[in-house]
This record gives sequence, C-alpha cells and structure tokens, in this order.
Amino acid sequence: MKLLKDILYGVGLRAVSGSTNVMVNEIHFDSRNVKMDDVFIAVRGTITDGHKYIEKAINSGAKAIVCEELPEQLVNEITYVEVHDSNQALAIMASNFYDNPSKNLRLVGTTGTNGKTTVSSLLYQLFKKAGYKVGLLSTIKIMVDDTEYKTSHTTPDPLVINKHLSLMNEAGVEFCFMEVSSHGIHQKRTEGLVFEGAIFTNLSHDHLDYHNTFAEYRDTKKQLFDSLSKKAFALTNIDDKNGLIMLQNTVARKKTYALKNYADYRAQILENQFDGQLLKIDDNELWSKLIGHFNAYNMLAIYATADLLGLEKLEILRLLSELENVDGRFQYFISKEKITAIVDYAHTPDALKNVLETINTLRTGNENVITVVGCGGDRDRSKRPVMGHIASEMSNKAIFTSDNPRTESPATIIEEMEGGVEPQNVKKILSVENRKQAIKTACQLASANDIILVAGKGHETYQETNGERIDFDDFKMVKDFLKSLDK
Ligand SMILES: CC(=O)N[C@H]1[C@@H](OP(=O)(O)OP(=O)(O)OC[C@H]2O[C@@H](n3ccc(=O)[nH]c3=O)[C@H](O)[C@@H]2O)O[C@H](CO)[C@@H](O)[C@@H]1O[C@H](C)C(=O)N[C@@H](C)C(=O)N[C@H](CCC(=O)O)C(=O)O
Ligand SMILES: Nc1ncnc2c1ncn2[C@@H]1O[C@H](COP(=O)(O)OP(=O)(O)OP(=O)(O)O)[C@@H](O)[C@H]1O
Ligand SMILES: N[C@H](CCC[C@H](N)C(=O)O)C(=O)O
Ligand SMILES: [Mg+2]
Repeated sequence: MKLLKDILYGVGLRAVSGSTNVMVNEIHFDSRNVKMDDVFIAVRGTITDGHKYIEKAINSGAKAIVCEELPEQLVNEITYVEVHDSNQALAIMASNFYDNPSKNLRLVGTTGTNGKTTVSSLLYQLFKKAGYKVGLLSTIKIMVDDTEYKTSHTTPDPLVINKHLSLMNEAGVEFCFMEVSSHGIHQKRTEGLVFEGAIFTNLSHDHLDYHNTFAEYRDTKKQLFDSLSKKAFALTNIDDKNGLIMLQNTVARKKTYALKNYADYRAQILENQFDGQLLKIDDNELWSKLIGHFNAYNMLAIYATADLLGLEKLEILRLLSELENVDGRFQYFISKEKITAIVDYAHTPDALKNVLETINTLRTGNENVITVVGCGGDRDRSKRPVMGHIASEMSNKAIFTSDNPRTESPATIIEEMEGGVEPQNVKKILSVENRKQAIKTACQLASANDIILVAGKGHETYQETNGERIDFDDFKMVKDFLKSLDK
C-alpha cells in the first residue's frame, strides 16, 4: 500500500476532490484489472476512452480516480484527481509507485526506425561480457540481468517498464538498455524516466498511419532528446539527414557518429563477407560477426555508447568482436546443397532494401535471390507498395505472402504490395497468401547456391490473425522444408 499523495508527486494537477491522504493498493489504466483499493487512471486511447470506464472501475473497488475530465456525478468516499494529461500522470505515478527505479540505474534509450533491438541487445551482451549486471527492455524480451521476461511491446506501458526497472534495482543491475519507440514517446510511456543517454539510429518510412506525417514522426523521436538532462549524452547518427535535428534543442552533451561524414566517432568498412566484416574504428581494426553496412552503424553506435559510459576503448573493441547476432536479425544457415536461408526482421522499406543490398554485395556468382515477404495488417498501409517494389526490384524472385494480417484481409494487403511492382518485374513475383506455403515454394524453387530471404517476422514465434496467434517460426520452417526436400 502507498499513500496517494506520494505517488502523485510531480504530476500536473488541475483539481482534486476528496483526500489524497489515503492508502492505495495498485495503479491500473484498464478498468478490467482494477481490484479493491486501487487507483484507476482514465486514459484516452486510439480505440476507446478510459473515461467511459470510471464507473466500472469504482464498482470493482477503485478508491481513487485520476482523469482529464471529471464525471458529472461524483461518488462520495472516492478521491478524484483531475490532471492535464492522463498519459503523463500514468508515467509519473508508475515511477513514483516503484520508488523511481530509473534513478538508481544507468539507463540508455535507443530510438530510430531500425536498429533499436540490435543496438540495445548488443549493448546488453557487451556489458554482460564486461562483467556487469545488466538490464534490457527490447522488442524480443525483457532481461533483468540473467532472468528473462516476456514482453508484448517494444516500449511497454509505464507500469511494466517501472516494475521491471524496480526488479533490476533489487537484482543489483547497474546498466540498463531500452528501446524507445515512437508510439512509446507519443503515449508518454517513458516520461519520468531518468536517462543517462539516448541514441538515434536512423529514420525512414514507418508508422505514418499513427503519426500522419514524416515530420510528426521525426519530431516525436526528437522529444526523447529534448527531455534529456545536462548530465546525459545525446548520441546521433549524422549520416542520416535527421540525425542533427535530434540534437537541435537538447541540453545534453552532443555526440555524433558516422561512416561518411565527419563525426566524434567514425568507422570504416574494410571488408564484407558472409560470416562477418572487418571494420576500422578509432584506427583499430575489428572483426564483427554481424554483416552489412547497417550493422557497421550499429557497431559504431555501441562502441560510442560504451565509451561514453566509461568502458576502456581497447576492451570495447575486444568485446565487440565477440558479439553474436540477435535472434531473427540476419539469422542464417547453409543447407546441404549450399542454399543460404536468411531470416530477417526487415519490416520497413529501408530495412528490406538494406538487407537485400547486403545480400547482393555478397553474391559471388549468378546465384538467385528468392525473397519471401509480407506486410503487417493494421499497420502503415503506405509502406506496402514500396516494400513490394523493393522486393521485386532487388530479387530474382519475390514471393508476396502474409505477415501478421491482424484484422485485415491478407489478399488485400498482398494486392497493395503488388501495386508497387514495376511492369518489367511482374513476371518475377508470385503471390502465395499462406506464409507456410510461400516458404515451402521458395524452398522448392531454390537450387544449389541460391539465397532465400524470409523477411518481416524475424524472431517472432507466432502469426497473428483476428486476435488469434498460431505458432509460427520462419527460421525453423525454412530449415525443415530444405531438409525434407533433401536440399
Ligand atoms: C495504437 C497503440 O499504440 N495502442 C496502445 C494503447 O492502447 P489504445 O490507446 O488503443 O487503448 P484503447 O483500446 O483505445 O483504450 C483506451 C483506454 O481505455 C481502457 N479500457 C478499455 C476497455 C475497458 O473495458 N476498460 C478500460 O479501462 C484501456 O485500458 C486504455 O487505457 O495503449 C495500450 C496500453 O499501453 C497499448 O497496449 C496499445 O498498444 C497496442 C496493443 C499496439 O498494438 N501498439 C503498437 C502499435 C505499439 O505500441 N508498437 C510500438 C512499436 C512500434 C515500432 O517502433 O515498431 C511498441 O512500442 O511496441
Ligand atoms: N542500423 C540499421 N539501419 C538500417 N536497418 C537496420 C539497422 N539495424 C537493423 N536493421 C534492419 O532492420 C531490421 C530490424 O532491426 P531491429 O529489430 O534492430 O530494429 P528495431 O528498430 O528494433 O525495430 P522495431 O521498431 O520493430 O522494434 C533488421 O532485421 C535489419 O534488417
Ligand atoms: N514493431 C513493429 C513490428 C512489426 C513486425 C511485423 N512482423 C508486423 O507484424 O507488422 C510494429 O508493431 O509495427
Ligand atoms: Mg525493436
């Protein structure tokens, strides 16, 4: 139990009715989870409005209500707290409830369209190898040092974030690396957290269904940098034209990294092969098991971050060379007939282009590249034709299929992808709605030395249709089919 007035500390209040000097149990923003003596925060969402469920929350035992607009009828004995912004109130109250756990951690947030999971997970790996207790909040999983927890979001809601940061405090974790998504920033899920640093990877086409315009999407990412303190560092990729914009209004220490432009941290790609690449960072050569120019950016961002956090430079270089690929990111195997099958989480146009570019630079002869790709339902529709165009232009054969259809018709999504295919590439594409069948077709079409790319779902172990999830694992599937075909 906590005192309501303590958990309201720092929240922008408009009016209070009733006493805040009361003990409350838990905080909830979903009326369906409210129990006796809890606080219910009414949040305006994208589908419905939490204010509609205030009465339901009270009937379930809520003792206090936090909202942006008071209901017409107030119930005696209930404390009503009117705030300017419920999302912000939720984030600050969640931090207070768990005794502001981010203050006891050296927390670094990574934002950008692509690379957040890769950079955060590899920083986790690197600091673990350096002997520290480390935390991670990522799309794939949450780690409290060695203990793994499942997650449903890239940047979870403030209660989930702070609960796990608090477990990190209990476990004696020193460093924590977290992904900060644009939805997370926009919904203020990270407000109230104390960051020691923030990293910007890159910005390209995604989520325009939610943010409306590219400028809005970019400015949302920028808010992470605007919120940093003077003691923090703001590390940005200035080969991306949006990189410097992130630094425009921050009071944090500004640091830059680049492969092409002049920057505080620079790297050069010396060699690129299927099993790794040779990089030069700070005049030292380094072998990385992660390939592709985009991973050279990721390695450089990690190097710079580890340096800014105080690790010794040569030690960082040594540890960088030991880092292993993250699940579902350019995860590959070579079959009996030397068919290379790659599974990659490329679900944006830029990521798909990067992965196919990397594959194409590694081709040694006239092997075929067969790409299996789909686009998620209930997500930015405008990226579908662009991804259809890229897959058909940069592969010898592109099989359009379903990703997570969610509530949309898979056939319609595929038609939208087909809309981006140039007339000269039409003969290269094949549309197979069933993803399992599409992967099987790719395996049937592949001959010795060919390369199969299965893009979009990476580490995901399910496929979601109409709220139902079935087991689905791209990597296992492609491996099993090639084996059963004795290829
Ligand atoms: C579009 C979006 O981001 N939605 C998120 C948002 O929910 P919402 O605004 O849609 O909520 P809503 O359904 O309208 O409900 C409004 C309020 O009424 C409450 N309610 C509702 C019903 C009821 O009976 N009682 C009740 O109290 C709800 O709990 C909620 O507080 O807030 C919820 C709680 O934090 C999130 O779970 C939910 O994520 C949905 C499931 C989602 O799919 N989000 C994705 C798009 C997302 O956030 N992705 C990013 C990654 C993006 C990337 O960079 O690639 C992520 O960080 O994971
Ligand atoms: N620095 C980068 N620049 C461009 N593309 C990248 C970069 N790093 C990874 N990618 C590509 O983007 C895909 C997704 O990478 P990752 O999961 O690290 O991104 P993310 O930002 O966490 O994505 P999400 O928004 O879904 O959380 C990878 O599989 C790879 O194809
Ligand atoms: N974080 C991204 C993941 C997309 C993954 C892709 N497989 C899909 O389902 O669209 C999103 O929520 O948009
Ligand atoms: Mg991620």
